[in-house]
Amino acid sequence: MAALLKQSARLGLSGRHGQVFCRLPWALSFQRYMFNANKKILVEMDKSTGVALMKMANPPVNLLNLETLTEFAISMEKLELDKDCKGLILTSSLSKVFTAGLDIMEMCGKSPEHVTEFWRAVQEMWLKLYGSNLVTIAAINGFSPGAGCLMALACDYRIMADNVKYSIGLNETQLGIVAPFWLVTRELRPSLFS
Ligand SMILES: CCCCCCCCC/C=C/C(=O)SCCNC(=O)CCNC(=O)[C@H](O)C(C)(C)COP(=O)(O)OP(=O)(O)OC[C@H]1O[C@@H](n2cnc3c(N)ncnc32)[C@H](O)[C@@H]1OP(=O)(O)O
Repeated sequence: MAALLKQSARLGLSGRHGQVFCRLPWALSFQRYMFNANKKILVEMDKSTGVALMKMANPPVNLLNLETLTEFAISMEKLELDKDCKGLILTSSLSKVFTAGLDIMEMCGKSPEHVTEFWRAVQEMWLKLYGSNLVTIAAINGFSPGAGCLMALACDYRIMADNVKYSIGLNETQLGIVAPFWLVTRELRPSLFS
């Protein structure tokens, strides 16, 4: 675990986010491989350490829209299937924002079907992180409101950049967004699930 934390700090500072993409079977023969689907989620897996670095890369503020959430879920599935992958560091490729949380426009003026699909993707994101077999670390290198905080909470460990300007918290109630029932019951009433 100490090694993972050191790795997290080192990777968070060095900020490698090259745009070299390759398919898994071919890449698996190398010590280090990278993949992403649509460049919103960059993944760099270091087979020598077993640690994957996942960077959200959706400027300007890493909004979590349906596309990004879907890509996130696919990336998590790929890592879970990699037997060499033991740990995951989740961070941002941006300089001052981890993620601004859910894209409010995904909930505004959309059809009930779209909103349902969107919230299903939010739930999937949480399940993938919270239920992951990997050791998960959120390296929070910037602002992290709403679902950014949720992502961090779903990880096993959290490290936040030491900068008084950055904030993290569940501010969505100020926007009139209520935390979904599946999240509240599991996070706040764990006895129901034990
Ligand atoms: C127990 C567990 C229970 C857990 C219960 C958890 C339930 C989960 C429910 C989660 C709900 C949410 O996440 S709700 C979302 C919560 N997030 C927020 O409130 C984010 C508010 N945003 C910010 O504070 C700022 O944007 C911040 C991140 C600090 C970055 O500031 P900057 O000055 O760098 O950038 P800005 O100019 O503000 O933003 C750039 C552009 O992005 C837009 N933008 C910013 N945030 C946006 C957003 N969320 N949705 C849509 N658009 C957004 C802005 O309008 C700008 O658009 P243009 O003007 O067009 O360029």
